[in-house]
Amino acid sequence: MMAHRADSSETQVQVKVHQTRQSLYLAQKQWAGDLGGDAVKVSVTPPNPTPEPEPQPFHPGRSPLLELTLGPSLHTQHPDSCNHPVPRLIVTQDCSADPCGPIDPPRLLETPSCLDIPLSREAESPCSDSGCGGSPSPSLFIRKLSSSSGLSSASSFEESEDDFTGSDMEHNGVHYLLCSPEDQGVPSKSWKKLKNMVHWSPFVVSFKKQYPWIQLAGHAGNFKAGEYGKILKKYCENEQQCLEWLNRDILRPFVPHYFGMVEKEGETYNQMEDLLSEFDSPSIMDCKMGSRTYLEEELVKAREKPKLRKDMYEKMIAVDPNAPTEEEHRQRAILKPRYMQWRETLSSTATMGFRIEGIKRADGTCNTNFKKTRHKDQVISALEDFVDGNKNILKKYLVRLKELKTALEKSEFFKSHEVVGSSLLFVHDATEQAKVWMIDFGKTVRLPCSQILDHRTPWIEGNREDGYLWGLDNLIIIFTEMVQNCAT
Ligand SMILES: Nc1ncnc2c1ncn2[C@@H]1O[C@H](COP(=O)(O)OP(=O)(O)OP(=O)(O)O)[C@@H](O)[C@H]1O
Ligand SMILES: O=P(O)(O)O[C@@H]1[C@H](O)[C@H](O)[C@@H](OP(=O)(O)O)[C@H](OP(=O)(O)O)[C@H]1O
Repeated sequence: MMAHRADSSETQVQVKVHQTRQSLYLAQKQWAGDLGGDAVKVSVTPPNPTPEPEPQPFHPGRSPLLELTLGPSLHTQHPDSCNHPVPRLIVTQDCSADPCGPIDPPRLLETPSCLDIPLSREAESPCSDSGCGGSPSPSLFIRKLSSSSGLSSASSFEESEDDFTGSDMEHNGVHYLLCSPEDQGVPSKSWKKLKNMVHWSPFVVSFKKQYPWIQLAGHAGNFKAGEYGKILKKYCENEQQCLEWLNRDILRPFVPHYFGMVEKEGETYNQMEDLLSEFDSPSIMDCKMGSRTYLEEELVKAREKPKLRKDMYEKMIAVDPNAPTEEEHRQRAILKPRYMQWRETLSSTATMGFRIEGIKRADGTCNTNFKKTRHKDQVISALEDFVDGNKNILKKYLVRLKELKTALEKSEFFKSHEVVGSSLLFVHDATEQAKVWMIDFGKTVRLPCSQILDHRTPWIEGNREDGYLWGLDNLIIIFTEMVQNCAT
């Protein structure tokens, strides 16, 4: 199944977690930072040789390469650009009708000039680069929990600069199986910390129900355990405002309950409901919603102060060494919007308005290797694997998605916000309980008073449309088809 395939250029990490009392205790010890033991069992198996299906070939006749110029300032020298001119923003987009991909025509930027439309700026600043949900602080690089950077599952509370500087690349293509010491016949006294690979959740022993918490995607180091049934996410004012409003909106049943700000160890957090707490050994999927994953204001910033990202260049060539332009190869760096747009067109974001970021199954296997999961059949294959062919679960997800759509279409919050980079979190378990919630509002931005979005209109810069409902429509179509075609 797709969810088990390892792309030759990306990492798949398979983690099997045995939730024993001992491991819970040790996890807590690790969280406390005092675990220095040396008994760990890691079985390394060869990478699965089956490659993920390639996206449909680019059709030169019908699908021109869209070349988008960010604006004149991009061609000037900039201190961050290592004295090289900053490249134009180039979007490689297959605009042809895709036989098994888009359900509607691709909805990307349509004209090269659209990036020159002037923008109105918002007072609120979202939590991206400069904020809590974005780029790492200068002193400690915190990377994403993405397949290209080596770690695919588990909460990650202890990241170091090593994570970012490439030491994790040694894990590429290798499956790691981490079992409890008991299972491996080694003393259960201590587990060695597998730095950069597996990070345990900070279980609190006094919890009535002990369960592992999984961070499937997103920025490593953003979460901590809260009180029972609650998690702490690094404070972001923008996200706080969204959660407060959403908790009063018709969307309340579809978002984590918000419990205000919390100070812990000198750091401020937003405390929210842990959506996993009511499930037993849940299967989890994170789907990033929308046809665009960067804010319009990020484009403005990229024009005003272009910043070349070496880390994004590295992530790009790890997936496709031929993706960068000659200029980008020379610079060994790219602009963030360029990287984000490349990610969108490589995955189903551009063609379907959502993409799978990660899947963790009840058996503990975890896959975040979906960067090239673009076509409808690839998505369906991943979803089938996620629900393990269970029709009841599919039906419950479908009902929930339809309810969400109805609520979104009525929501005052939704109308008045550009919702970018937000995910749907799918969670089910063996009892066939299955739910979906909206999470991650770090890049959800309030519109100027008079402006509203329909979330379906194709984006052109300036209209701020995010394609969220278009993506949800497509998800509903896919789940409907899957229910119809599911035998059991
Ligand atoms: N309320 C929640 N309950 C349970 N799990 C959650 C919750 N919020 C987030 N998660 C887990 O953490 C992961 C990352 O969440 P989120 O997208 O909010 O983080 P982020 O660091 O802001 O992500 P990004 O880098 O995409 O902005 C999710 O994929 C999910 O596994
Ligand atoms: O999934 P990948 O390929 O690892 O790429 C990351 C992903 O697109 C995130 O959504 C983005 O964070 P934001 O959504 O917060 O912008 C992050 O930017 P960052 O490195 O600037 O945080 C990217 O690196």
